[in-house]
Amino acid sequence: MLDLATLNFSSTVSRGAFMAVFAILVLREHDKAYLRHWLGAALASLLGAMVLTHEPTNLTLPILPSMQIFFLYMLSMALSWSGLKRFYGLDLRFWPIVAMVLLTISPALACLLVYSHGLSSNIVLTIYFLCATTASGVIVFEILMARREDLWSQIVVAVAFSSYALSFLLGACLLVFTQMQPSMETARISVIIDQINITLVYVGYIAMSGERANLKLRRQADTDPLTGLFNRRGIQRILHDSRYFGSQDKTTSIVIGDLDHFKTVNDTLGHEGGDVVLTTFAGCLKSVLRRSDLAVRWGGEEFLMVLANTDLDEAKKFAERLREMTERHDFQICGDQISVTISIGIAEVNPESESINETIQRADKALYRAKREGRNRVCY
Ligand SMILES: Nc1nc2c(ncn2[C@@H]2O[C@H](COP(=O)(O)OP(=O)(O)OP(=O)(O)O)[C@@H](O)[C@H]2O)c(=O)[nH]1
Repeated sequence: MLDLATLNFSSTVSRGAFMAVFAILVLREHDKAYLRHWLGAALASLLGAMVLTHEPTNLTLPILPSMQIFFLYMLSMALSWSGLKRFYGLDLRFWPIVAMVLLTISPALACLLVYSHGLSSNIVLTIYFLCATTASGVIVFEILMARREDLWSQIVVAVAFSSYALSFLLGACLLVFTQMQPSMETARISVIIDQINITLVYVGYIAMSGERANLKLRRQADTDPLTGLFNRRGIQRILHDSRYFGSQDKTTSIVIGDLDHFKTVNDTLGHEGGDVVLTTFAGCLKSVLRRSDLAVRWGGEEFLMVLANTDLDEAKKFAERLREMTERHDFQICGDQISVTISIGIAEVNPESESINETIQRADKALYRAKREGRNRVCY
């Protein structure tokens, strides 16, 4: 069995290792403010552990180290919280900050009052446990509220802080309701629980940062940089995900639109003017589609739309609206106004008898018929 001094020492060493990792991350990725907060959290908890390790192994520490340890551990939680806020892009508002500062300094102030009045150290410990329960609970709440961030690694951090909250609450209840006195055995158990939780928290933070960077890269690879719509790779990934069609009650329709005589637009306005037409058209497209629909830049001036829960008749109405909207829209390029028309082909997805790529080919054929028949029309 490891003694308390050895456990405290290993806890200090692992905190030092995490602090070094965060310091490297901050140096490499200095635009990420949340990493600085988490570095601060790791540093505060390292200093707290160093103070604890430096003191002789004793269940009742003198007033100064006790105040330092309570303050540094609470500061570490406060910085964890502010780092998470920054990670999720949330504002750090005045009153929540004031509340967190009060929570951070309360155990150290309570320590000063209790020791100077010669009261039991259990009162301070209970106050610390309650403040730490609240801070851990707030952190779990922040993670649960940020569910739109689809990151698996944040679950690890939420589990670790839930475990912290429960352990602190249990500690406070035991002190208040059973008058239990801290012993070497309970101190050893709390250091072990803390060691497990702190490792999960910091590994979780590092993984969250990496997981988000990977998701961002994947999103970039799936997106057309000019228009912000999906590119071919992105849409193929979604359409080949069986969950996409499985989640729909009705049929899906494919609409492909190609801007007419775009070469002339480029020849008249230059390539940059052509780009403005493409981005303006993409903006119009986004405004007419529903959240469940998908829009893709299929080729140079060719756009593909996947209309969820839409049969052929509804797709025809949508395509006609899109054609009219494009024809009526005044595209503004460097003070000039130009008109553009679009030819459109439609096909309804028939998942029993053909693949999605075959449906796209049918829509493409319809589009070329629209071009052949004079452009600025809808064919199916
Ligand atoms: N500005 C700009 N032009 C592009 C881009 N991608 C492709 N194009 C241009 O789009 C034009 C497409 O020309 P064509 O395929 O001949 O078709 P079109 O002139 O639109 O004629 P129809 O489709 O038959 O009506 C070419 O001049 C390409 O250079 C782009 O990202 N930006």
